[in-house]
Amino acid sequence: MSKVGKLEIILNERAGNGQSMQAWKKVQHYLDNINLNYQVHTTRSNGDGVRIAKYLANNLEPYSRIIVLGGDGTLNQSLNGVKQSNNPDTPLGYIPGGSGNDFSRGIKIRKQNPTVLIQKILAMNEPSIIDVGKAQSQDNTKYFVNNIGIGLDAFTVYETNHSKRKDLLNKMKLGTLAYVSSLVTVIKNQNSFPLDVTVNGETKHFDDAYIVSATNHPYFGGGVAIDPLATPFDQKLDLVIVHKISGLTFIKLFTELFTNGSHLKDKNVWHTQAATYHLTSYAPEHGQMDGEELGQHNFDIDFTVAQHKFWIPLH
Ligand SMILES: Nc1ncnc2c1ncn2[C@@H]1O[C@H](COP(=O)(O)OP(=O)(O)OP(=O)(O)O)[C@@H](O)[C@H]1O
Repeated sequence: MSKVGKLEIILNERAGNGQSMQAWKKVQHYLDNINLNYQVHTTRSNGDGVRIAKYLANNLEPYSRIIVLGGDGTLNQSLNGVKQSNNPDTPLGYIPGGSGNDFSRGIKIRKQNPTVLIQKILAMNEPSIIDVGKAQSQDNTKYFVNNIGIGLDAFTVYETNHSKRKDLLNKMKLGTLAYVSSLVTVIKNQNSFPLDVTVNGETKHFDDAYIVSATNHPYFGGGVAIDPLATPFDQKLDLVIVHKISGLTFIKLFTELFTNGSHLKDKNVWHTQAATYHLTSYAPEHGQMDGEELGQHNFDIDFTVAQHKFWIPLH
């Protein structure tokens, strides 16, 4: 085992409707067994992850490690907290316990038992380096581990977060179904919107964008592979734009999306991979970042791929 003095645990007890607590009980049992010092910092409300991670990164003792237990939203907030601190390169450990868990799916650790994960994390001598997205707009800079979406998927996140169905379906361990069920409601109401994308000095205009996903790995919405080609290890961010579609085209495309991923080849889908690009949307649309709502407005964002160190075993 590598030298680890203390673990600072950021815990969202509410993530995954209790899955995070179940994971923590297993991890805690192991830590108590090996007599390792730890302190739990529980998030109480939205934004706590940022505040706690920033404080911890500013005050971390040598040989201590920060470990996040929660869903994608808690990890997102913790990453942004560290980035806002005086030690923005502080590595983050992560044990997934959310309902969607798209980041852990994207880096292929989702199915690992929390006890096995913590053992592997403690055995790591060096953190893993994983791509993250950086989104700069006029008033702020935000980092994301999964994706930023504008349009249909973001409206779906909004609808899911504000619907009682999510709690019920999550309790039944049907997180993806919660997303899909909201999707049906959203499809009826989501309009197309104008969008400009600038990549490699060239601007492309879309009159009728419908789904826009700037993504670090394949998944959004709890396992939907919007971009099967994306990988968080290539120092690129992918961008998928789906034109407004309806009727049989819609059914065909969504069947491909949910089955074999061949939607990327469809003429209604535009896809690119680049280290940097710029997006401007010209209608008040819903936005989402790692499943957290970004509000409903026009977006004007510079995207860049960045990298962060994680206490996450990749092998
Ligand atoms: N004690 C708390 N009570 C209610 N909400 C909380 C609490 N602590 C954190 N939160 C908020 O809960 C939200 C969801 O957290 P998170 O994304 O980690 O879980 P999840 O939605 O179950 O997982 P996933 O994003 O992987 O689907 C975040 O916006 C976070 O700010």
